Amino acid sequence: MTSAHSRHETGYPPHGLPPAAAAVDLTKVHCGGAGEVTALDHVTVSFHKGQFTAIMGPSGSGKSTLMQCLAGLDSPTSGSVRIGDQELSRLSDRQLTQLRRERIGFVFQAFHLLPTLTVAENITLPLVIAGRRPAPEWLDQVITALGLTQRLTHRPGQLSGGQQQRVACARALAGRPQIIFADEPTGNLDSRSGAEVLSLLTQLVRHMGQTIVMVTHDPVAATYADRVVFLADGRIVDEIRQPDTDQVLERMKQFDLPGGAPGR
Ligand SMILES: Nc1ncnc2c1ncn2[C@@H]1O[C@H](COP(=O)(O)OP(=O)(O)OP(=O)(O)O)[C@@H](O)[C@H]1O
Repeated sequence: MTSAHSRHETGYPPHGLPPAAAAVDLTKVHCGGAGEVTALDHVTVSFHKGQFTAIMGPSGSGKSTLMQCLAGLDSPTSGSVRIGDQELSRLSDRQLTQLRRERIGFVFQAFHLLPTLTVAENITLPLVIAGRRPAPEWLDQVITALGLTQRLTHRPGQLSGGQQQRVACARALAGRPQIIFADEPTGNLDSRSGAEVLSLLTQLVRHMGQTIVMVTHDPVAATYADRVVFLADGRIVDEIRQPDTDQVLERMKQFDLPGGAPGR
C-alpha cells in the first residue's frame, strides 16, 4: 500500500505533465436544513492524463461532492479546481457549461438513455444539442471499442443493462472529452456486466489515453483502476496504486474501526 504523500496532498504526476484535473485546498461546506456540513475539508488531489482513478470511502465521506466540484457542477466554498489548465472559478456560468460540454464526459449509475431514440441517436445527442458535428472516424472508433457496431439501430429497451451502460459510455466519449467522471457506473449491473463495462473502460484508458475518475463502493470495481484514492470525513486519507482486491478490502475495513481514518 502506498500512503498519500501527506494528508492534504496526493497524486501529482510523476512525469511532470499537467494533470487532466486537479483540486487544490478544496473545501465545500453544504448549508442545509440541519445546519452546515463540511463535505470536503482542504482536499488537494490531481488526476493524471491517461490514468484511471477510483475514489472510495464510507457513505458521506464526500466522494460525490468531490466529483461534482471537479466537474464544475458544484462550486467550492474555498480552494480551486482546474480542468486541464483552466481554473473553473474564473469562468462564467456560460463558459462553465461550454467547458462541461466540450471537455468532460459523464457516466452515471442510471444510464439516462432516451428510450425513443436509437443507440446511434443517443450517442450523438449531446453533440447535437451542443451544435457540434460528430467526428465520424472518432465515433467509429468509440463504437467499435465499446462493441456497439451491431446495436446502432436498436432502442435502449432492446438492450441489456450492460449494453445500455456501454451506450452511455460511448455517449460520454463522443465529444472526445479530456476527462470522464463516472459515478458508480456498475451500481445497476450484475457482476458479469459490470466486469465487462469496467474492462472496456480500462481499454479506453490503455489504448485511447482516456482519463477516467470513478466513484465506487465496490472494491472489485476499484481494482480495475490504476489508483484508488480514499476519502474519509471530507479528507483524503490514503491511496493505493495498482490496487488488488485484498488491499482495498483491508483498507475499507479500517474505516469501520474506531478512529478508522489513519493518515489524518
Ligand atoms: N446538498 C447538500 N446539502 C446538505 N448536505 C449535503 C448536500 N450534499 C451532501 N451533503 C452532505 O455532505 C456530506 C458528503 O456527502 P457526499 O454525498 O459527497 O458523500 P458520499 O461519500 O458521496 O456519500 P455516498 O457514498 O453515501 O453517496 C454528507 O454528510 C452529506 O450529507
